[in-house]
Amino acid sequence: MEYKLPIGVNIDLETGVIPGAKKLVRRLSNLKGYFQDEDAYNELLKEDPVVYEVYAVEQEEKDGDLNFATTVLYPGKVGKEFFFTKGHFHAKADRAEIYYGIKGKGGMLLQTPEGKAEWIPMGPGTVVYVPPYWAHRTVNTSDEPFIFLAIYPADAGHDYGSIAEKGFSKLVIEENGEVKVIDNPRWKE
Ligand SMILES: O=P(O)(O)OC[C@H]1O[C@H](O)[C@H](O)[C@@H](O)[C@@H]1O
Ligand SMILES: [Fe+2]
Repeated sequence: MEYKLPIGVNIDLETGVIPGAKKLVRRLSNLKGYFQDEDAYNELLKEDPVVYEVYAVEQEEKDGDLNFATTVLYPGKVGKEFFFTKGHFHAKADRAEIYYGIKGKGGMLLQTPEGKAEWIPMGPGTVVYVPPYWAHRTVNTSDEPFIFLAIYPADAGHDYGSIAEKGFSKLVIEENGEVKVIDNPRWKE
């Protein structure tokens, strides 16, 4: 039997960087169709800001193994809507996940396949358990980078399809200087 070697790395708690990890950058142009306010989207697209970066340490997609990744979700809004990650179901839908807040403030939107949504505020030290079958998206509700760690089964995979098409049934917006979680007017079951 060939054994894999253990890994020990230090996450930079200020920047979210995991040394040696694979880096993924998502700009606004990678999130076409995701935000409600298309005019605001097109306006901001001229700058095409980085919305988030992911530093992932991933294994082969085999059952029993684990991946981990940090995400640096930058502050910003498209219209009233705060910057967020795309959000996904797992390709193997029954795979769960754990998130751990490192720096900054935000939260997680979770949703069942039927569209029942939950909002969990997150800050440094918050642990979120994402149960099997729930889609999940993180949102930065502050004006600083929101940094967190995620640990997930190596065979979970990402299923972006239905969220890319229909979004979440709730939106996280700023109104009168307050963070509000409202019904998505465009949501159809
Ligand atoms: O894949 P997204 O929905 O864009 O979210 C961005 C990333 O967030 C976390 O780091 C998860 O562990 C990753 O699996 C995910 O890829
Ligand atoms: Fe996930």
